[in-house]
Amino acid sequence: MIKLRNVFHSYRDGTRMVSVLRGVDLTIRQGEWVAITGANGSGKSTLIRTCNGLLIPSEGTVNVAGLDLSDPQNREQVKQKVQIVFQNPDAQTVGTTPVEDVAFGLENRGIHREEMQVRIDNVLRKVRLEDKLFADVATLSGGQKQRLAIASCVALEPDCLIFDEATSMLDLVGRKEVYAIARSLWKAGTTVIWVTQRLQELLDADRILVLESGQITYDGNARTLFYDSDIPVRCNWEVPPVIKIGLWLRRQGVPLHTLPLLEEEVPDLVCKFVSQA
Ligand SMILES: Nc1ncnc2c1ncn2[C@@H]1O[C@H](COP(=O)(O)OP(=O)(O)OP(=O)(O)O)[C@@H](O)[C@H]1O
Repeated sequence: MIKLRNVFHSYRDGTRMVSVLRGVDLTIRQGEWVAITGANGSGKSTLIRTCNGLLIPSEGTVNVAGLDLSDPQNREQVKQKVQIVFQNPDAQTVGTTPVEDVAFGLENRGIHREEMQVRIDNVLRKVRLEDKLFADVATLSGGQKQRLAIASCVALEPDCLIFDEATSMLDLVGRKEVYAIARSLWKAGTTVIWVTQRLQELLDADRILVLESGQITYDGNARTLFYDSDIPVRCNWEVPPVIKIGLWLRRQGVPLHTLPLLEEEVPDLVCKFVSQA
């Protein structure tokens, strides 16, 4: 549903241009869960902003659901189809109550009053804010505000939701809640692009992109990334504990395709290994 071809982008810094995206080719299919990671400044936010027309790249083409973003007439439609949940929940709320906040985007798109009411009820229930419908937004926790930001995006019924380090300002509980909501939206059919610097959040992604200095240097699954590529060492990653256990198991001869990615896989594997030793 999203196609980038030979995308370059540079920002002006005083008198010089700084090259941030350098020849990105990328296709994201409808229904995929794609995780994007990379160091600070590697170009993650710039890349995802090109995916919904918030930013038009200096060079190359971006096409979303058949709509070419170089045509200004397509941009509004694409912004509805591809919604972004940003890092800072405070910067995304516009209403004084959750109901008002969700209604804002719907009103802007001319949704009828009855339909609006149905969508508001549905999305606020989905993110478990049904008991905060008319609460003052300023009194919501960071996690609740981020869930509200998701609700406001989801109400617009996008085909694709992009989470741009959307859990980075939340505590562990808030992170888990937002992640769980994103997973359930994905399971219900929404394409999800999950941008993160938390390696733990890459482990159950079928597809991971690694961005280094504006180029995609890895596009594949978690097992190959962590166990069979030079990226973790080259990028100086502190890999999650489950990967450290897996790396130890591999040194003991356990084959690649059985190495663990999720913590719940570890006990069985270790038992099997110990019984064979
Ligand atoms: N509007 C802008 N004007 C000038 N330079 C910018 C602008 N936005 C981003 N940059 C620069 O572009 C580079 C890439 O920024 P970007 O935010 O895309 O990276 P990122 O990987 O998302 O970083 P982070 O993980 O820190 O959010 C950085 O060096 C940044 O300073």
